[in-house]
Order: sequence, then C-alpha cells, then structure tokens
Amino acid sequence: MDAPTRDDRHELPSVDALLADSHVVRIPLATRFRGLEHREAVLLRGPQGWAEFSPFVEYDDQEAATWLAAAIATGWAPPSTPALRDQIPVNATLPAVPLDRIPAVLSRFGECRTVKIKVAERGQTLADDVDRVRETRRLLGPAGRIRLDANGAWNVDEAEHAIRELERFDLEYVEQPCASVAELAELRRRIRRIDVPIAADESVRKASDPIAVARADAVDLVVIKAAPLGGIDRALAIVAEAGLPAVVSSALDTSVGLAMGAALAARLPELPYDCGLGTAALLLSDVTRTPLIPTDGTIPVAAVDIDEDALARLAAPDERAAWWRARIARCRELLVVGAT
Ligand SMILES: O=C(O)CCC(=O)C1=CC=C[C@@H](O)[C@@H]1C(=O)O
Ligand SMILES: [Mg+2]
Repeated sequence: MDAPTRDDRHELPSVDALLADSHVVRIPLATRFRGLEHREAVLLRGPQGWAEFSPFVEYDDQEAATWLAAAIATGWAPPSTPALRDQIPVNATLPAVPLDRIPAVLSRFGECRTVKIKVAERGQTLADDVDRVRETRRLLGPAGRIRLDANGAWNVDEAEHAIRELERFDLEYVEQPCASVAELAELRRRIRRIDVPIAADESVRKASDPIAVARADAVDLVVIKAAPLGGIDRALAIVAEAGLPAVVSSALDTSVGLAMGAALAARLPELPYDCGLGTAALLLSDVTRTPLIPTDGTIPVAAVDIDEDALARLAAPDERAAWWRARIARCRELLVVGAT
C-alpha cells in the first residue's frame, strides 16, 4: 500500500488556501485521556466543507503529514463512494480512571451497549485493570459488551497472563495488547484455545505497511482511523486489502473529525462492531452546537454545523496557533515532495 501523497481528483491546495479559513482550538477534556487534559485541533474550511487537522503534538511531521492528507481529502474533494448507512453504532470509551469515577464517565456517553476500557496504563497494575473491568461489567450487566485497549503496553507473557485473568468478564476483543506484529502473532497462537479475539490499532495506523499485521495472520480484526490513515478512501482500501472485520475509531477528534470517522464507517461494506466514535463525550466543549455525542448508542452520518462563537471561545493561545500553522506548512511540503 503506497503512502498517501496527493489525491488525483484534486490539486494540492496552497498553504494560503489551507490556512485561509482556519481556526486553531484548544478544548478541555472531561477526563484525562492519553495523558492529555486539553485537545488541540485545527479546523480548516475547504470548498467541500470543514475538515480537521489534529495529529497529536508529539508526532513528527512525516506522521502528521498523513493527517493533513486526510484533512485535504475531506475539505477539498467530494467523497468518491456513497454512504451505505446514516447512523453508526458506537461504544463508550473508558480511560483508566479510579473505580468511583466510572459511573460519571460512562454517563457522559448515554445508553451505549459497548464499552472500551483502557488497560495497562503506566503506573497501574493488573489488579487495577481487573477492578476496573469487573466494576464496568457490574454496571453494564451481562448483555453489555466489553473490549479492552492496552495500547501495546504488555509483552507477550504479560498479555497472556492479563487476558487469562480478564477473560472471565466476557471480552469482545483486546485491542493492541502487544506492540509488534511478531508479538501479536505469538500471543494469538498462545491464547488460541480461549475465545478472545485480538485487534490491531497502532500496528495499522502507525505502521509503514498497514497490511503487514493482517498478512502475518496476527489479529482477528483491525481498528481503522480515518485521519492517521490519510482519509476515507485510503482507509477503505486498507480494510479491503486486509480482508478482516474493521472497527472505525476516533483520534479523540472534535465533532468535525468524528464526522469523517462516521463517513468512513458509513462506507464500509460491513460494520460488525460498534465503532469508537463516541469520544465527543470526553470533551468538555466542541466546535458545534450539535456535538456528535452518542444518542441511544449511535451517532449520525452528517456534516457538522460549525459554531463560530465556539471557535472564538475555544481559540488556542497565539503561540499555539502559530505553531499549528507552521506545522501545516511543513506537512504540506512533505506531501508535495511525496507526490513528485
Ligand atoms: O476507540 C475508542 O473507543 C476511542 C478512541 C481511542 O481509544 C483512542 C483515540 C485516540 C488515541 C488513542 O490513544 C486511542 C486508541 O488507542 O484507540
Ligand atoms: Mg487503540
């Protein structure tokens, strides 16, 4: 699979065109997630509508350029395939919070039947994970679905041990239990007898070859994120080539980025799992008056109406805005180089 460079259906917009109607926002999170208390993002208005550029600040320009390709594909090119559905079932996402905070965090997501729980958090133990999963199962009841995400933090022995401890809570799947494709393959071989599927996330979105994990037969399903994979068309191509069931998930985006995720989920031929697109519930504010917070466990597939007042209210400090604009210019340059 080639890295995304430029889309043949549109010229790469100039830096001036990209920044002409751009707004850098800094949004407080309701719950610390991924070590973050604020989420920074740039909203860009292209001829096709609003797009989001929000690679995490620690990512290098090469990795961030793929997110810019996704934003350009959204704001500057019409979708190339039709949507197949207009509502997307989503999961609640539970950060590694203390037990007494679980009900408050889950209540932000409304009536979701599925919860993804973060495990293997730095500074915590397996006992903390067991307690968090047990409490969530108690709150959700036996019909609810529970999936875990370890963000690659376990080695193979730790992952095997943890999954054997946690499987009694009835797990839908475990996302990225180990970091490398080789470890995932080894883990999958070891736990073959217990019925806990393994999903790849970082092994898809951060890999130079996003199909390698599927080719190695190392996982049962893939997690797909539109922004880090260069946009909807490229993500659809990756799912088709991987030949595995896919879960569309967010990058902790604003509702504009979530709308791109929903548009991707709407275009997958099959959608067997609830998607990780409920994360507007983790933000204390958003760039629209109608944020994509789940209602009855779903979000709609639709463009988002931007609230200009919110853009002003959430505007990032000047030095952060300048940093993001410079980043966009550098990333665009990388897309130009990649295209020649
Ligand atoms: O999948 C979900 O339920 C929500 C999205 C989510 O978990 C993530 C969003 C952004 C960054 C990641 O650390 C994290 C993930 O690893 O999947
Ligand atoms: Mg993940």
